[in-house]
Amino acid sequence: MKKKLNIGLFGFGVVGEGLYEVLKTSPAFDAKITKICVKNKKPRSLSEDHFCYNADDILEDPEINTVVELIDNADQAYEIVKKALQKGKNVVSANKKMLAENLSEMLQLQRDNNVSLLYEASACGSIPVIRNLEEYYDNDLLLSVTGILNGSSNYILSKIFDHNQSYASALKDAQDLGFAESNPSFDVEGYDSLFKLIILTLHSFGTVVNPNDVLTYGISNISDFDINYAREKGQKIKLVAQVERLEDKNISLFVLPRLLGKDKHIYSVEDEFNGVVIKGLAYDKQFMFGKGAGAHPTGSAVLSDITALAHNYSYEYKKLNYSGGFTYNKDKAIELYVRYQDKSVLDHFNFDQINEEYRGPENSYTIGLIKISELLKIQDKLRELDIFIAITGSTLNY
Ligand SMILES: NC(=O)C1=CN([C@@H]2O[C@H](COP(=O)(O)OP(=O)(O)OC[C@H]3O[C@@H](n4cnc5c(N)ncnc54)[C@H](OP(=O)(O)O)[C@@H]3O)[C@@H](O)[C@H]2O)C=CC1
Ligand SMILES: N[C@@H](CC=O)C(=O)O
Repeated sequence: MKKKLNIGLFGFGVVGEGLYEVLKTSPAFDAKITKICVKNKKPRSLSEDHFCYNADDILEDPEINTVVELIDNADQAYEIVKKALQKGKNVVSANKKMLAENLSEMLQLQRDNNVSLLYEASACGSIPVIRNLEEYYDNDLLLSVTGILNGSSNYILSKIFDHNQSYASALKDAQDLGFAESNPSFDVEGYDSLFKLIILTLHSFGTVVNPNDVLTYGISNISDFDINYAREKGQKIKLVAQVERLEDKNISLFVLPRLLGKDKHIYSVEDEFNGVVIKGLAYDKQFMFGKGAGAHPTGSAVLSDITALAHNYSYEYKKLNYSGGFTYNKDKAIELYVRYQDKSVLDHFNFDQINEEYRGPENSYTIGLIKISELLKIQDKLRELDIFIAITGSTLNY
């Protein structure tokens, strides 16, 4: 039976206001936003009497049975979501950082309080990837989930590759358009993709992986040399996140820039769009594509979760609960491009095998096979060094 929802909304920024506008175009939506909690008093598109500034005005209100959390602070979001669940309220959240860093506890809170936490908007904006992984790909056939999960970095790479725009001005545009996180280093250094990958991994393979344990490298060090290298090979560079099934119920994960050609579906994913390729036995490849950021696309995913709550939907976490989950393994060897100026940086890389080397007057590169575990040992160093790294794809199943 459909449940009557009385909603308390946290946040009225890009996504919160986007949700409000999307709701106006959904006359069939049968729920009420009773209160909106924000941080600061300032002029807004709605009158002041819609807003409150104390979280407890919503959390302690027994009439409010649903909390929609759309704020930009992960620590405060954690407190809000935790208390809402403990108070017996169902919750919708878009906060991938908060979710990825607290997944185990969020699962437990749902069980202990017999409530539901939905978060489709937290991964890939408008693309319904979580619910599909949970409901359709609920069997053993799944082999890998590979995607462009961050709209801002993809927007920047598109503007650099296709419009010769500078990195700095493309980043500024992504911020002005509301795609970027309040701290845009989350986008460009790969952390936003990482948090989304952690969430997708739970729904793909039933494994809760600690984000600190995953190889993550972003696009902030990309140079004209790297762009020209890709262009000369008829390739592009995209920031790609992947979880892949290995032998013996193991999985491997990474977030890395990737050199890829036209034969890959995600080659043509541009601007703030996201694209996810799901590879499996029996069906080979399937491709989901859509807007991964922005007010209305993200608001539409939040609306879908709210509607699902009205129909008493909750994630069953089928892979975790019924098939035991997979073990995270860091030993996969990948083929990596490393561009550098000072040859001594190569001393940090414990390559299993060198496949190609180029020495130029200013920039040089080495391509070779290296284990993810070796790169994890130098993860912090990778971000400090004057280098750019990208996976070539030759060792990947997609
Ligand atoms: N932007 C996007 O395209 C997407 C964003 N997300 C996620 O959605 C969430 C919101 O992002 P976005 O809308 O872009 O962020 P914004 O910065 O645009 O808005 C944040 C909102 O949160 C409010 N806020 C901050 N702290 C508190 C608090 N403690 N209590 C109540 N309200 C608070 C702010 O209040 P005030 O208005 O007073 O400053 C503001 O209204 C983030 O988790 C983000 O990662 C997910 C998918 C896409
Ligand atoms: N900053 C994020 C917003 C959506 O999750 C992105 O650019 O993808």
